[in-house]
Amino acid sequence: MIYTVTFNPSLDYVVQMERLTPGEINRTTVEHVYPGGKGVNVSVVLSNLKVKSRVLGFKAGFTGDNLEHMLEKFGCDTDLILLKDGFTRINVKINAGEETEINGQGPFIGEDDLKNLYVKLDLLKEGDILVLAGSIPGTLPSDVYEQIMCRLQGRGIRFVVDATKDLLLNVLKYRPFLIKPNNHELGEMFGRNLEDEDEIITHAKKLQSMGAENVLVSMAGDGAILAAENGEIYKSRPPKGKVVNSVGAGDSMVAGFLTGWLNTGDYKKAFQLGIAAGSASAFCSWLAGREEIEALLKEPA
Ligand SMILES: Nc1ncnc2c1ncn2[C@@H]1O[C@H](COP(=O)(O)OP(=O)(O)O)[C@@H](O)[C@H]1O
Ligand SMILES: O=P(O)(O)OC[C@H]1O[C@](O)(COP(=O)(O)O)[C@@H](O)[C@@H]1O
Repeated sequence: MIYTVTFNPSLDYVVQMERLTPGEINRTTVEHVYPGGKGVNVSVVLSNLKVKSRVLGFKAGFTGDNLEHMLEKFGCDTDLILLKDGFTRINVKINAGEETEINGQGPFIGEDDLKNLYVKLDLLKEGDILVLAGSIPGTLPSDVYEQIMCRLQGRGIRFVVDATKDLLLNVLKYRPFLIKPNNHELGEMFGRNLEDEDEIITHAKKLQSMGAENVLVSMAGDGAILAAENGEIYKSRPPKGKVVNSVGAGDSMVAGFLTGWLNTGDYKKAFQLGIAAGSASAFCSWLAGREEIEALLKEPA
């Protein structure tokens, strides 16, 4: 079973408008509300690809209820912990030629709430996959991913971590099965700009030597590079298409990779499905469905 953890899920309010002018009233031309948060997105795309997963994390207020209903409608199994106060955040995504995002802070998560999550995580079994994805709300210890992996290590659970900077560097010692930084995040981890493919490969391999089994570096419109656990390097440009909304492209890539790996055990196929899922989501108004992903899989990059 795959479990995704999203500490700070959201409702994503995605709007389109001709242009965004700060300081003025701006009117939308298209608007949608979707479930959001990195682990949540991974679960939605897994569900679209007919892979079962359970969404773990926290919810609060009317937006939390709404998030849960939407996830159920999208075929996701949810087990969200209800917080006493506040509301699940609403993240605003504005597509107006370029993409602008306003992400909220999210509700307060207390020590008891965190303990409740640990009770659920303690039930994971050998062979399960745990996806830890997204930012940690300021009210929680910043090493919470590390704490979770330390607690569950040695139990045959595979970890997937999509986080940035020290959050990611600090978990490498627990040998995550997969990490997915983008090329900018990879550079940030080493305090430099990575100029070309060779530099990206060198630094992806460094993360492997620090403990990561598979390092999938996404590069938005430039595709992705995978430094795989079998020693191979896989590279691909993305398929061609028109970008509509690239929010969740990285999460879709993680879901595609996991689906490909679970279905075939083959890293090349997993990588290809990851790229197809990432790009299919970038070319849709929201996260891509199975048909859109499979259509891109057939296209040469
Ligand atoms: N502009 C784009 N054109 C084509 N594919 C894209 C584009 N943006 C993202 N993708 C696809 O989605 C994947 C993940 O996107 P990226 O933006 O790098 O992730 P993140 O959202 O984590 O930063 C890319 O590797 C690519 O396959
Ligand atoms: O936890 P953060 O960093 O605030 O990000 C949350 C946002 O990221 C998303 O999960 C999308 O992530 P990506 O575009 O990086 O794949 C949104 O659905 C959500 O609003």
